[in-house]
This record gives sequence, C-alpha cells and structure tokens, in this order.
Amino acid sequence: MTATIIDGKAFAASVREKVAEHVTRLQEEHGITPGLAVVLVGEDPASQVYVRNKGKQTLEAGMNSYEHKLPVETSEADLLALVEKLNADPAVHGILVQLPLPDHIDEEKVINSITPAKDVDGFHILNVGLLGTGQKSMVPCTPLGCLMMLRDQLGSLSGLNAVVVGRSNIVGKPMAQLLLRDSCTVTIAHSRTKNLADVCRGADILVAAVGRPRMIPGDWVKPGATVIDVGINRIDAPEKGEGKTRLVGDVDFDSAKEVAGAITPVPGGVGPMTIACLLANTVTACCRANNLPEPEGLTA
Ligand SMILES: Nc1nc2c(c(=O)[nH]1)N[C@@H](CN(C=O)c1ccc(C(=O)N[C@@H](CCC(=O)O)C(=O)O)cc1)CN2
Repeated sequence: MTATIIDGKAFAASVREKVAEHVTRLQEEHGITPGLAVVLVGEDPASQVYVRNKGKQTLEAGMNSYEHKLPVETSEADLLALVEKLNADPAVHGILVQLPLPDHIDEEKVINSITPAKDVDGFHILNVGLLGTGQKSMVPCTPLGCLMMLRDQLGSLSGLNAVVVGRSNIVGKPMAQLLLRDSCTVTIAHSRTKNLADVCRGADILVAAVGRPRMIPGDWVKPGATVIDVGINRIDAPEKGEGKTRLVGDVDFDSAKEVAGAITPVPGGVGPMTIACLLANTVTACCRANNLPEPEGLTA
C-alpha cells in the first residue's frame, strides 16, 4: 500500500481563502476589520521567519497586522506592559507572543497575562480549562490544523483509536482533548511509555509530536492508519553539500508511507496549517468580540 499524501500547503491555502472571504463579509456588512498583534522577543532565526510569515499572511487575508519586535534583553515587566496595552486596544482582536521566549522571561506568566478572548494561541490557562471541559474556547493552532485535516480525510472520527505521541501543552495535550471531543478512544504516549511500538500499532489515527527526528518507523504504523506528523526537526544533510541541513518529521516518512492509509509530509504537512489556523482563530475572536456568528468550518 502507498499512502495518500495529505497536502498541508494546499489545505492551508483553502483555509486562508475561507478566512479572507469572512474578513470581506465582516468589512462589508459590519465595517469591522480583524486585527492580529504578534510579539517577537529576540532574534531566533526560525521565530523571525514564522513571525514574518504570520504578518504577511494576515495582511493577505485582508486583516490588520501589528508587529512588535523587541530586543532580546527586554525585561519581563516591559513585555507584560506591552501585553496589557494590546489587551486594552479595541483594534486588536488577537494577540500572539511568539515562543520560545528568552530564558529570563516566565513564559507562563506572559501567556496568562493575555486576555483569554484575545488568546488566539489558545494557551491561556482559562482556554486550556474550557477545552478540557468541552466548552467554547480558543483552540491551539497546530492541533486545530491537525483536526481539520483528519476530519477532511476520514469524515467522522467517532470510535477510532487515536494515539498521540507527545504530551506538550502546545500540541500533545490539546490534540488529545480535541480527539476525545470527536469521540475517539485516545491514548497519550510519551518517552516513558512501555511498548511504545505496540501502542502505536493499535492506532487508527497516529499523531506524532515528540520532536525526535524519524523516531517512528513504518513497522510501528497500523496498515491503513492515518498518520499526522507534527515534528519539524532540522538535521544535517551532507548529501545536499557540506554544512547543508533539511527538515524531517518525527515519523520515518519513507517507510511509513508504505504502510499508512494517509500521511502528512514534513515540510508541507502540519506546519502551514499552524499559521492558517492562527488567521482562522483571529477571525473567530473578532466575531466573538462583536457578538457576531462565528465563521463556519474554521473552528473546532
Ligand atoms: N506562540 C506560538 N509560538 C510557536 C508556535 C505557536 O503555535 N504559537 N508554533 C511553533 C512555530 N510555528 C508558529 O509559530 C510554526 C512552525 C512551523 C511552520 C511551518 O510552516 N513549517 C513549514 C516549514 C518551515 C521551514 O522551512 O522552516 C512546514 O512544516 O512545511 C509554521 C509555523 C513554535 N512557536
């Protein structure tokens, strides 16, 4: 069997198109333009690329983009003061603080200082609790993107065995909550899970989010399973020339695609959906702030 390759780039483009249509409607019918503020502290090269892409795609969707680039030595107090200012700004419907933050800043403190209704990352403790109890919340972008791709691929997820490998607050835990909400039987596995290979082999849906390059080989995959690879790992690629690198996922794509029913590639799978879902969350936050109906097909 050779798996269907799930094209995250194309899927993300279709999500962005829906976002742009909704933005046009908000502007024409209500005179409202959603606004997203993105805060970057420091000069981490990958974060700079992500923030640049977020700003560009926000503008392309017709929304307002507010970028705040702060030096690496910015104090926690100054960052909290900026968040407070953005919380109070009615033109800003979504706030995202790019992670990771420099070591001298307490990430949790900053995330929990964002007004929950503007927390388009869905990382605030209130949104985590709302998601965990099945209530309306902001949903973290990467798991939301994975859920959209799974629903598109499989239709109903009800009754399927889902294994999430990884227990991070950003991906693993919210992913498991979303799958549970769609009536999957969910297992959260991690580095200390006994017989991880056998656990993975029981999965109709296998979500890999451990951050270890090609850790999951094809013989851990159930024939016909849907595999969502969240890992984005940069490894040396001497075959491309000296000092060159390339991106691989947490799944060994070449062997897994021979067994799976469908699989996301890296790059071009989950990654592009993360920013598309950030735009979707910004429109959702804007609609909620204005007591307007939420965009169809853009929420969990
Ligand atoms: N506040 C947040 N910080 C971070 C998040 C997040 O959701 N919120 N996620 C990641 C980084 N991230 C967005 O911020 C992100 C990662 C990857 C991609 C992406 O499109 N990846 C491409 C490959 C890109 C490349 O060539 O390097 C792909 O997988 O095809 C987008 C966004 C950590 N921080």
